[in-house]
Amino acid sequence: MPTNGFLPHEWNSLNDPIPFFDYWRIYTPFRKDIDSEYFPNVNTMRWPYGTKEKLAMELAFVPPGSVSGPPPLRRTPATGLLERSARSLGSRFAGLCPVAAALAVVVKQRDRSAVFRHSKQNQVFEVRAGRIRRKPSQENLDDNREEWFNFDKATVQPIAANSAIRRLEASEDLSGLKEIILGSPLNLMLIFAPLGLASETLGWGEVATFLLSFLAIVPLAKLLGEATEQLALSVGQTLGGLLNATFGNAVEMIIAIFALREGLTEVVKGSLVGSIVSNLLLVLGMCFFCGGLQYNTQRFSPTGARAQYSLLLLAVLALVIPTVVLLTGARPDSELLISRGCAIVLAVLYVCYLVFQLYTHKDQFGTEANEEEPAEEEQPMLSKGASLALLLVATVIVAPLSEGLTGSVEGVTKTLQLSDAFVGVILLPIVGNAAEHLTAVTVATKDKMDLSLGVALGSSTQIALFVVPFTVIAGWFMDVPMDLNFKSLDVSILLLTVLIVGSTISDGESNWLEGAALIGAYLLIAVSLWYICLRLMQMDYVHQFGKGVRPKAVEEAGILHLTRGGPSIWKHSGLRHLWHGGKDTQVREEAERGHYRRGSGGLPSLFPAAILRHSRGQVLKKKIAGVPEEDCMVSPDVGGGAGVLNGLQLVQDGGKEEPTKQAEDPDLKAVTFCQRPSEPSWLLATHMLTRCGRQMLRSQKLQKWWQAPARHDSHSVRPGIQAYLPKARRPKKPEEAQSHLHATSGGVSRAMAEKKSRWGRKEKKVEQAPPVLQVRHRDLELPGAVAVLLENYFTVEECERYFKVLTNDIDWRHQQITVTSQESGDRVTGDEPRRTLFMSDPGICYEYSGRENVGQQWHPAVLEIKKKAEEGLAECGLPQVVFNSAQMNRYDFPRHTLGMHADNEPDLDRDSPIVSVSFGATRDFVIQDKGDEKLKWVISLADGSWFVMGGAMQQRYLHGVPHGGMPGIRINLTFRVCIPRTPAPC
Ligand SMILES: O=C(O)CCC(=O)C(=O)O
Ligand SMILES: [Fe+2]
Repeated sequence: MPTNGFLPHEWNSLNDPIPFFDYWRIYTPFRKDIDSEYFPNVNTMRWPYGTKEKLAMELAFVPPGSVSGPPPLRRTPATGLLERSARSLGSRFAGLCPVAAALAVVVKQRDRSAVFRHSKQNQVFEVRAGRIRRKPSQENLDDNREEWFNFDKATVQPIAANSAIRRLEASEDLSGLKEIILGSPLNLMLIFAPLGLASETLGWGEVATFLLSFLAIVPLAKLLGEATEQLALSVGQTLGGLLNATFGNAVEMIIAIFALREGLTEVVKGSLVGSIVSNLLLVLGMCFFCGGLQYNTQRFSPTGARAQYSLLLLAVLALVIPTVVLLTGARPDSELLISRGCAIVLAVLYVCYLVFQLYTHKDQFGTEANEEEPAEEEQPMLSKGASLALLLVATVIVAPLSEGLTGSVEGVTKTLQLSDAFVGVILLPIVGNAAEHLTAVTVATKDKMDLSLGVALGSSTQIALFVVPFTVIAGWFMDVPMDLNFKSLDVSILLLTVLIVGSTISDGESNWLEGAALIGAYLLIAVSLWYICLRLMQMDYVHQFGKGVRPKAVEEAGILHLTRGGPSIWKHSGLRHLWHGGKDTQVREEAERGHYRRGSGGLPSLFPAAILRHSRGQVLKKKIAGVPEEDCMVSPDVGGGAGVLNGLQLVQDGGKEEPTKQAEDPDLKAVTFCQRPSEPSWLLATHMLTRCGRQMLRSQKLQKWWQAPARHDSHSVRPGIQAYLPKARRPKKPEEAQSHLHATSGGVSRAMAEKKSRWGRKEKKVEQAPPVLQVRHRDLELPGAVAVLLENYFTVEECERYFKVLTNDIDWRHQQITVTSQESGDRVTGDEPRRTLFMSDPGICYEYSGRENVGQQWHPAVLEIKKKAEEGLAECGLPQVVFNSAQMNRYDFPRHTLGMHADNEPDLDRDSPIVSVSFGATRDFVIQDKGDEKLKWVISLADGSWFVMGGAMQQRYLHGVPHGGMPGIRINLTFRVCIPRTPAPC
């Protein structure tokens, strides 16, 4: 028998007037299950009321036979009207007490709650619609007095909505708010909200902004959820349910909006899939498991669960369709159209689901399966106004934090070397779902399975049916190509997940084993996908941070690999190259340059065919020139660079399109990106791994594409690539192609043809034409000097050949130099920080840095290179020169440098230019004005580049190769004209 906190005699003592309580009275037909022995005058308890309220009191009800109730009701025209209206409303109380019923109807939507103090007992009581309790004080929290008495809420009515009552409500709101905020230690994290906002405003860095916003959104998400719930409780079930369903995902939606604005569609998709799968398998599994440890078998409403389950299946179907359509080779714009169509259907279905849940079948949702125990209606802790205010305040804080969070994703992925997939699929769902996760498991351990299921399953359904179409439609409005192409692996996982969950919930019962099975399914997916990813990594991964290069893997894969973070080396292998997504212009220039690109940071997932734009841009596939759209993919977050690659337009940070500069780089064909193996926990890696699977599929597609014959142009130097150049820029004849473009031997293409595919299938041998790189002229326009750069001057084949010879066949020397110390002014002797060699015609000497260099005999390959270097002058319209010597430098590591200097030694002919050619790793080449050391130019000398320094270059400028850049060997030859010494050679 419940004691319910206080004893009946206490009720009687309440007959004394209490000022605060003047505005209320309560008629208490107590719950039948309360032993009437303890409540001898259960039907007659009356709470005191003031004079002002007497009239209202009289209008109220007193059940027949009451002992000490107010005088019987006098019929007046007014009460007659009330009675009639109550009757017409069909209130079940109308017969018993028409006025009360009518009043009940009138005040139904009012917040009927108050806190009052019993002055004599010095006790605080709380009344909330239908229930009363002695409010537990801080000291006696453990005395079980917080239990509520339930009584028919229709009989508890505020008599007058006067200011006093409102005051009471306000104090109630305050205490409710206090309870909400202090009730959970999670809310301590609210401290991060101002910090997160400050970080964004004051520019503490992207990582700080991300982390602080992340930490702040977790409790705010919970507060948003609670505010919505409170509002739902105050506005009635139907509207409340709708509100709850809609705003329950407020954080996800806000984040999605900002992520879409950033163009991070992959992040959005990732977080959607991540939310659904983790809700269905992990959260539900944990609910079943933890609940199952406390109760042998737990029950829930199977109808509601099954309805949600079928809808989930349906939603997954909608996610499958665009993927399948794309696989069938449909036009990619249809992908977007189909996605939008499906989104509308899903949204309509969601409305049906709401009608079903909140209207036609509401009894099958949210009721306890245990019929013996009457359903307890939850009471609001906050009034409608306060809930709305909380909702508003939380949203107003969440919005800028979400903006900060998504805005810093790019920087974070770069700095912390996380994948955007990890951020999208793991971190963001954690932010959005943390509170729900906790709630679902907690209520499951209290055997409230319907609620638990409602949270876990319901929120997946809501995401699939509401948030998914919401993001697509929002993307539509924002002109962001958010589609439903979730890719095969994702949708298979979703489908299987829904099937597994379906089989566990269909009987309306759960136990710990089912929970374990769901968690197991989650782990199974994680483990399997982890394996796939590892395999991909073994095959694809070119460069692990600081661990070097795997060009062979590149060849095998036939795909360019991108990695993130830190300098990387990209051995071109004549195949494809790297797009660097950095923010500085230098990088952008680099992207437009030859077949080497420096890789560092910000590189997102994979890009079949080409990389197309930067995240912030609104530029979509349609903006890409000359490339069939099905071969293009919009990169979620190529850093801030821009340019044109492979005839594709890249878009600069901020969404500005690059001008129509067309820098074909047909060598850039396909890129993939795989996460580094050290990526965090296996548990959450599931989602990340789906990405790897996705990549695998794309890679397969790319492979086919790579080997496909040319579509449009039989003269293509490289079938299947050249074809993607816009028609106007495609060479018409092979000869013409030769004059501008340098064919290479296509080492990797051959390798591709000869090898089995990386998927083990035997591929047809296709003889392929070598890759083509267009030579690009770039005049640095240095005042007084001639400084022209020809990128891709040497063909890929030449680069490979010469690089090999120069690396292996040259007798490189570690030599000493003597220079004047900048600090002491003394002459100091030390090792040159690189290996060098001087070659020349017979009898040529060249002294620099205190060392006499006697020219070694020309190597035939160096002679060949010299010839081509000389021809380069003509290509630049410069006078012909025959070089008689070459200073050769070999840089084995980024730490191998060449200090700032001018080649102005007496042995050199001042009037002849110096031509510098580079092979291997790209390094920066710094030029500095001698008169103003702040005036600097930095160019990247990539593999196969040719650079001339003439005019007053050596007189007015210094140059050098600083520390850093790509790891890997770089060889540089500077061809010069030395004045033969007379009378005697050295
Ligand atoms: O390695 C380079 O690019 C520069 C070489 C150079 O300036 C020199 O040898 O004098
Ligand atoms: Fe030099």
